[in-house]
Amino acid sequence: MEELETVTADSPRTAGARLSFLTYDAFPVGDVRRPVLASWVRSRRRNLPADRIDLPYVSDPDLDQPLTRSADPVIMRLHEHLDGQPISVILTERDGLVLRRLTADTQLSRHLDRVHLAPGFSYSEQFAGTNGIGTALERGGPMHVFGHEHYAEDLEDLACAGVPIKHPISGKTVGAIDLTCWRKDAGSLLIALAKTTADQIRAALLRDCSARQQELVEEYLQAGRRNADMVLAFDGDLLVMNANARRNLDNSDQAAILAHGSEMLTEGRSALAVELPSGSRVRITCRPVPEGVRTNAAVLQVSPRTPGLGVMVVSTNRPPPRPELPGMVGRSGPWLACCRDVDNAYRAGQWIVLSGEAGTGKVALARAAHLQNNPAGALDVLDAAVPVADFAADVEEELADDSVQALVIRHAEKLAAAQLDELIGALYSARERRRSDPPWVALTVTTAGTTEPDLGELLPLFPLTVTVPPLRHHADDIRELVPYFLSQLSRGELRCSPEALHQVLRSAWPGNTAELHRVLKHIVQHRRRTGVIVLGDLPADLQAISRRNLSQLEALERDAIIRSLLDNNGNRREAARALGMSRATIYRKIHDYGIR
Ligand SMILES: Nc1ncnc2c1ncn2[C@@H]1O[C@H](COP(=O)(O)OP(=O)(O)OP(=O)(O)O)[C@@H](O)[C@H]1O
Repeated sequence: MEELETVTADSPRTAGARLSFLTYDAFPVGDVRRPVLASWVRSRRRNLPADRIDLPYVSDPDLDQPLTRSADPVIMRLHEHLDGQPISVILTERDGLVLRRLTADTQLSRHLDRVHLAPGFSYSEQFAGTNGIGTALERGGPMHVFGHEHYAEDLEDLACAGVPIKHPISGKTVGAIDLTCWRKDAGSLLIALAKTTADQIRAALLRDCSARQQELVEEYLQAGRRNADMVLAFDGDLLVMNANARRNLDNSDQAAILAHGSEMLTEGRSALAVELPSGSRVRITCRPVPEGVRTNAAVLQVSPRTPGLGVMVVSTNRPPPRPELPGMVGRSGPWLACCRDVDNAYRAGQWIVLSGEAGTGKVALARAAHLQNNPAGALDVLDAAVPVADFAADVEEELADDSVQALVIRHAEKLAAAQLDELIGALYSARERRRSDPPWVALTVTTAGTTEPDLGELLPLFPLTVTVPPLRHHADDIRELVPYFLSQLSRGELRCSPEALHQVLRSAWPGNTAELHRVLKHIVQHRRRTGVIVLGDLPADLQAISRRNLSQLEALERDAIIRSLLDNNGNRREAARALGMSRATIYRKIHDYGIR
């Protein structure tokens, strides 16, 4: 972890290393801390300017939300205790958008205004480059960035210590706390203070959340007692439903009802008649909890409107859905099986290989299993695709840190044979040394088509390989992923029309969940921020896919084409030749099957 790094933060050599890095000159890797270097690489890949700061701005950040309600008293108290010292206390959303800034010192305050470290601006790493807020959020753990470690020159007089705030129940990151001061005044206590503040905000969130959820459950129980309807209660983290609802609503009907419920909350509607995906017609009444304030919690009562139907869908006694891993959306069989395997491996302390096509969620799964089982422990991710001087040494260093409880080695397929040998040595010695408190290690391997990389001697250390299914093999989960991503990207102000969703479901998504996320992000950024996504909002190639449903044989053929394209680096001519198809046929099928 960064606190134990052998390289000192912003040592005199850092400025030289930064300059060499920006001018593509060589410099001793030891002159800059590893997480900072990794962040510089990411900032450069994003083509960020290093000589100035250029950030997006929203004029009315949402200040009436659970995070601010719980965090405000904590940061106010800290601000008072700081008693006029030149330290700024900053609260951001999970995407780095600054919500609050408390600064007693006028000079520091003016400087922060100049570099736009102020409410409404986003200090996400993707816009601001390496900095305490964005880089902590990007890494999912505490991070201090001092002076010349910042990517943008404008920030070199500052020191910031950022800590992501994880929701105490869902484990999801809901924001970040950051302490910023002049570089010359900074010390190691800054990060310690930021961590304590994040802990206090977490505790406040838990208190507020328990009180709110208790009220929600009481309202739900009362509604259930009053009548025999189907009753559901939900907020951002909790979903409960009575036996009647569980028996009669299948997964897609439940998802549709929840989507309508959220919309009714946003629009302030109390009743709605709708047709569900199963074809049943129902009336939904929505009661916000607590009433009269902006809330994301409600109790829904659902009564059937289909004539003659006492209940809507007759279903067998299905087992209740298994608990999901935190933040992992999807309830289809292949996806849940995969979540279960990773979770079981984590519990058993078994090191695993997560293998699958790009963007299927391998790292996300490892993170979720860690969060589920060891939310307080640190997890780090080392990416073998990012060039470093000595990857095995980085792994060894990471595992030498007893606070690292889990390590994900991403893109293991990128390691050359010699690097693999060194990595094996590093892993064996870490396992030996930390016998009493062994860390959990997961390797992710991004496969292209049918080609599995040869991990050779590594495999004895990783007895279990879990294959993460491509999105097209659990396409049903798209129904949940789309609203989930949209709520993250548009703060719940945008939803997808049934026609557009149908078309999204029909695409083959060769870039998997990551691609789905990218496409939705593009729509949110470029087209609409509120309202409903209609067919015309989708990228042209998505709109062009034929709208009929595929037979099983066609689905198999689509899969074979995708695998062949992946095996042949996207070369259509080679892919067609491998499949014994003419080029004209493969072109037509790529278009028909929505392979992009
Ligand atoms: N079931 C899911 N629920 C929510 N988010 C998901 C899910 N699956 C994937 N994601 C999201 O999709 C994106 C891609 O996931 P991730 O980076 O874990 O993929 P990966 O398989 O490790 O990718 P690569 O092979 O390129 O390294 C992430 O933003 C992740 O959070």
